[in-house]
Amino acid sequence: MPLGLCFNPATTLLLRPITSWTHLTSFSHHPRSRSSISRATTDSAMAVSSVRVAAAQMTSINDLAANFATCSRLVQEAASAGAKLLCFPESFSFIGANDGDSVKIAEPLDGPIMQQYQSLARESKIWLSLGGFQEKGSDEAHICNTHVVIDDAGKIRSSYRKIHLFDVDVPGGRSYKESSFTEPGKDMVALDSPVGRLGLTVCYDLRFAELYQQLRFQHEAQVLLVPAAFTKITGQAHWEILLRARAIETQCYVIAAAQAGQHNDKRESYGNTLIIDPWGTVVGRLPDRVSTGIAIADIDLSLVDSVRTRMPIAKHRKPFDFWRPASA
Ligand SMILES: O=C(O)CNC(=O)[C@H](CS)NC(=O)CCC(=O)C(=O)O
Repeated sequence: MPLGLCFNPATTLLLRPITSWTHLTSFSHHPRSRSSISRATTDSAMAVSSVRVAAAQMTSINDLAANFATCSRLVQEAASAGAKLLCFPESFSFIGANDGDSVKIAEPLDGPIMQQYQSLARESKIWLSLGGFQEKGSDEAHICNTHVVIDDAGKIRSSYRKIHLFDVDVPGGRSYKESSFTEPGKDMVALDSPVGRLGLTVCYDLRFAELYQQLRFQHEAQVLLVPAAFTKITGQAHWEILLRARAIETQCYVIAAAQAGQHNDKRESYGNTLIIDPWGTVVGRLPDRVSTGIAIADIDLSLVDSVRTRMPIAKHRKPFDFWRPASA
């Protein structure tokens, strides 16, 4: 059977009454249509071995308490929908209105802000991916842009510091110089979770395919997380294409939670939170006009296995030392 036929998810859109702007998009795979695919699980042959995940879209502002209230509402929604992991966008807890605001509110990972989110995870018994937390840096003038993963008991399992910093003059838009207040990380991070082996990244990292290659081929990631606050202009041009490319070329699920809408007079984010399967199919989405909500999808790791078995790029790829440099 051609691969494409196996991966048409059924889609339903549910509107939830919890807030007027909360959309919940739910996609599920039909086990019937994949009957020819073997499963690398201990489940019985007929069981569906999928795990539900959620990705949040929100419009964070310069108010820690307001953003926390939004996050806790979304955690409850995701938990009642049966999600085992909820992914938040970059800068979920705070987006400043002025330069320097992020540095002022920055805290260490064992500070009170992160403890609040740990309590949320524990109370709702759900794993949280908190991309883009303003972690206090090594001096008073800098933060680290840190992606933290908390388990369902409220324990911090891993943290990844954004490696690629957004120092960019956006064509037709603003100039950004993230490195003026942020220290770059150097360490790649992957960890096991109930939804598979996660590879952690943040926002602008998305443009550097080699990081994702390493996460898949060296660190064995199955699910790549890309919390983001993409600009409206660059998001329209590049966001979905880059995300689907990362999913296809790594044969991983990609979960990309996005900031959306107007944060203050200077700043607007693109939105379009996406969950993408390892064949590159979009299985969860929140359109950019949705200010606050969650997208839901069921992750099926046997799909990761079957895509990789049928198209064995891990075997076919040539390590860099295979190549001879071009002669002049
Ligand atoms: O500063 C904060 O509050 C949070 N950090 C961000 O919003 C970061 C750095 S300014 N934004 C990006 O990386 C956008 C990338 C992007 O838009 C692209 O690659 O096109």
